[in-house]
Amino acid sequence: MINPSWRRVVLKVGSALIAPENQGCSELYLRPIAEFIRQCRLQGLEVILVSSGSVAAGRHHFNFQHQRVPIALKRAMAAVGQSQMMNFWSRCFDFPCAQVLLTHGDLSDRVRHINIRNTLRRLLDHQILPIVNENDTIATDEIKVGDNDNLAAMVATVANADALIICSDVDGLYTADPNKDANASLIAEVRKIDQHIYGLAGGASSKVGTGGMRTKIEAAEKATAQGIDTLIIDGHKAEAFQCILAGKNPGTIFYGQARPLPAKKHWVRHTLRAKGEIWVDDGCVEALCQQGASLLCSGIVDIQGEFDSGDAVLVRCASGKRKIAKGVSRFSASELFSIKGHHSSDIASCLGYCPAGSNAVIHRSEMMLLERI
Ligand SMILES: Nc1ncnc2c1ncn2[C@@H]1O[C@H](COP(=O)(O)OP(=O)(O)O)[C@@H](O)[C@H]1O
Ligand SMILES: N[C@@H](CCC(=O)OP(=O)(O)O)C(=O)O
Repeated sequence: MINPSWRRVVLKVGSALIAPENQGCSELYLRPIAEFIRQCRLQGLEVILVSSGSVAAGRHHFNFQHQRVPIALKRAMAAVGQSQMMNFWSRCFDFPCAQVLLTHGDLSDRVRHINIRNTLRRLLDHQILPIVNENDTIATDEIKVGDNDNLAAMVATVANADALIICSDVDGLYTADPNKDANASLIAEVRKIDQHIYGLAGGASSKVGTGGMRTKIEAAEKATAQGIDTLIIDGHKAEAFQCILAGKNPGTIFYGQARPLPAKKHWVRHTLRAKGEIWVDDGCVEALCQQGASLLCSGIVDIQGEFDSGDAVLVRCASGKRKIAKGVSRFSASELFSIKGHHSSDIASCLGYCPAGSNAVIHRSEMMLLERI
């Protein structure tokens, strides 16, 4: 292994490897990937597979020629393709596989999030291979992750993995899309993911891929923030897997951060979606950014959107409109309209009741700063 300290690995396999001809599942690339999984397990690694391909595997059952598939048809394709894909994977192994279908709604609900973690641990404890995909048959825009690169990063985080390996149809991250620019060169190592790195990424070029390189960089950003090394490799090439087993890097490695975010803060920053915004004054911005304070109602000048207590929100500077932080609001939008600008000691008289716990609107432990001033 590239890093001998890896104990648990999430392997993400894209649709182009599952159904390369868009004509149902093919064993062509699945066999070498399955052999890699077997070798990893023999070396004592725990493996979780995140497999795309339900839509691509089911597509040929429907006589539909256009590139853009309506969502209702996609759900039907996923329903038939998912079971065929599971069948294919199961036939590749002499140990049991478990199907785990998730949506973003599951990962962003704290109780379901913990259930997912516990289930994955139980499966791994019993040497069963978890095979995860988005639950495409029921997913709506509101509850879906939308691409399996980000899903795999969330799975790696919830499972406390040491490494995320994304098997794509290119060797790794290039200086430009290698399918469009013949001069593009492979970047072997990335230590910091910034706007320059995002600027290199183009969209998907295959007929079945979702997201292209951008979603892979997003996934790497999520995973590395939790200390998880992230690797992009070409899953078509059996040599790429041999390289990893021999301790070499065949693609691009994004190194996990040495000081990972605490799990709750990581979940707030990288899994929860903001349902609304709280706009605050300059004094509040300084208290949050310079003094490490919790957000109190006295600094709030406006509220945008509808949200409940427990929902994630963005905190924005009312004067400059900059995003300052993301966190979990302990009050709903309508409660905040009644208490904004007031001192915390006025909350009970403004609302007519006393909220449980502290008076902080967003407690420091549930807030992530998005920029420093
Ligand atoms: N900077 C880049 N480096 C490598 N590939 C890139 C880059 N920008 C865009 N791409 C495209 O991203 C594609 C891989 O993403 P995608 O088609 O979504 O595949 P997958 O099924 O593996 O998720 C590549 O085939 C390539 O055309
Ligand atoms: N969940 C979808 C795959 C979504 C996706 O991200 O696909 P890909 O870019 O091929 O990894 C499916 O199984 O068809």
